Amino acid sequence: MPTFPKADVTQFFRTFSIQNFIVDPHEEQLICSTNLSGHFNLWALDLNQRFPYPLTSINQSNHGLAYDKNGHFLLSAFDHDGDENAQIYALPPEGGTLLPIQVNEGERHMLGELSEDGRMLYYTSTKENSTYLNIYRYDIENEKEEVLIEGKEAATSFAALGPDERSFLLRKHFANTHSCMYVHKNGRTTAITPDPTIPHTVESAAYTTNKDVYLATTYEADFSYLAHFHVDQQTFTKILDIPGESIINVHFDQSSNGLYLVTSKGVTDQLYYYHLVEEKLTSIDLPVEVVDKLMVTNGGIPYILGRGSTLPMNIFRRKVKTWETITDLRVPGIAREAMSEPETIRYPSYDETEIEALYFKPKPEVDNSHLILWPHGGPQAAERKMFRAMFQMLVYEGYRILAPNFRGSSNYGLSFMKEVEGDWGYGPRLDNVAALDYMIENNFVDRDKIFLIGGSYGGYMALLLHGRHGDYFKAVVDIFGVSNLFSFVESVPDFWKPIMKQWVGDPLTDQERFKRDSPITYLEQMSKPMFIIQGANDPRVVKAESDQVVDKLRANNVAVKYLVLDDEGHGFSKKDNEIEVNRQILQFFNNHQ
Ligand SMILES: CC(=O)N[C@@H](C)C(=O)N[C@@H](C)C(=O)O
Repeated sequence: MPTFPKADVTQFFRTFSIQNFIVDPHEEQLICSTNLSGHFNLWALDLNQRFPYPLTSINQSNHGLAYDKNGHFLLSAFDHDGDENAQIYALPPEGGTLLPIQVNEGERHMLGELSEDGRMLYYTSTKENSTYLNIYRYDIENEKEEVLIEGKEAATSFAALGPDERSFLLRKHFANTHSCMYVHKNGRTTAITPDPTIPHTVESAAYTTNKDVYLATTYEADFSYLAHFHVDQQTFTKILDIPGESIINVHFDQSSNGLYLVTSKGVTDQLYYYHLVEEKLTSIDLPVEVVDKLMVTNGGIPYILGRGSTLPMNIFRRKVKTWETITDLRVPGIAREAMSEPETIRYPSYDETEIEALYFKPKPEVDNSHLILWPHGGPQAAERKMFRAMFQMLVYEGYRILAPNFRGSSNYGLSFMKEVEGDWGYGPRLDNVAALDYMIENNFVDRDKIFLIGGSYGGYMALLLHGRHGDYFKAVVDIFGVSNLFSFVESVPDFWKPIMKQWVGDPLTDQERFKRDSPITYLEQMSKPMFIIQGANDPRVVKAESDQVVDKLRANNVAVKYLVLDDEGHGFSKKDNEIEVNRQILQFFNNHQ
């Protein structure tokens, strides 16, 4: 038996990712967007054969998939090099040339649903209403369309089509913590929760008949529960809650007259089945820790796309009380046991608020005793038990990683999530500082062995912590981080603008706070080596946010390494880019140990 060398760190990125999937109405073919070729394309699996075959060669990220209900053709939305301006194309299930259905340069389209006969496409677009969006019905045969809803007051998007196609659900997004659902029928639009002016969210909703809609909502509650709305009587009834968990997805299974419910609790997800007649809730074990997508076929078979801390994204289907692996993406050369399962740590913050964090530890024989702090992005998102090649690679190389779910994170209740609104830079920052103090005081790390890295809001937090608490860190990596709240609120996509006042604040009335909470204010105090990474096409945190920091730090003679990826946006969608970025991150930390 030969002795094999230790796996190269690039192996962690030689696994593949799945952005989305769908199963055809006859349950013969599964289509997914995956980067098996190094770029994202649609690939198919015949469910009785399993070897994947490519359908497209567009090399772009997917932003939505829909099968015609007879399985004759497929719709897919793709953006261009990370610009998030998704365009809608049709293609045959066997793949081939893409037929443009809604392609408008510089505009974003959100794929909705097809009518039963496959002729009408319901979708949302920025093309005639860049701030509030419009909902359209497009006749694919006649190439004619009508505006069904003209968005007003909040970004408005199509959500679901009623079974008889005489009503549909739509969403109005007033804020990340105030996002309501409405039913549109006979020319009238009615909220499906009792009072849409009271801030709450509707996480998910599904028709079970023409008259019955089941929804997951935080209406007058902190954690999302299951409720029922009667379309004709317009009555709202709470059905059930699961203490400490938020129901985030509701899927109807017509074949058994039940609902599959995905719930989230902190760093993991759970799955349940609720029988509508028996009113019985059953817990279902999961093969993953986080569910990225659930779909239930016409025949009542649930499929999930999900991942775990040491398990890359994979698709599973439920068969006779077990989960069958449909895809088997792994990290080549590195067994799951060789990777790091994080511990969940809870620590008190500066005001005694309890914060949960994930802590990844390297094997003792490789441990270099350095800790990397990772404030997550969003900020109304959370770090969860989901495979991140970068984390596993850094831990394999000997680094410890701490990822706190500071106030404002999702999955800890609506009121906790609200705590970052209008306070981007105080409470959440001190939660990160408290995380470091806790780790130092409890001997998880020595004070002089700490690095910092974050992306997007996490990049903002990395910059802010560098500017205000730079003594903690040896070196800092910022991945497309917000650097200046004044320029950020002006440069986001138009349809984000209605939420900016509640989310971040008002640059005029909150001028002092914007100044206090903008990392750019603290450039003079940023003296540690920095590595800044930015996608040139990022529509969320535009390149000017990183340029501002790089230009000024260079003028101050601070060592800044700047990597701009010309064909990327808010993330690294191309394998070669992902590998190069992560190779340079590792090298940067190694160089500054
Ligand atoms: C409007 C909103 O919450 N957008 C987030 C999903 C987002 O993209 N936030 C950025 C700033 C990030 O941190 O990723």
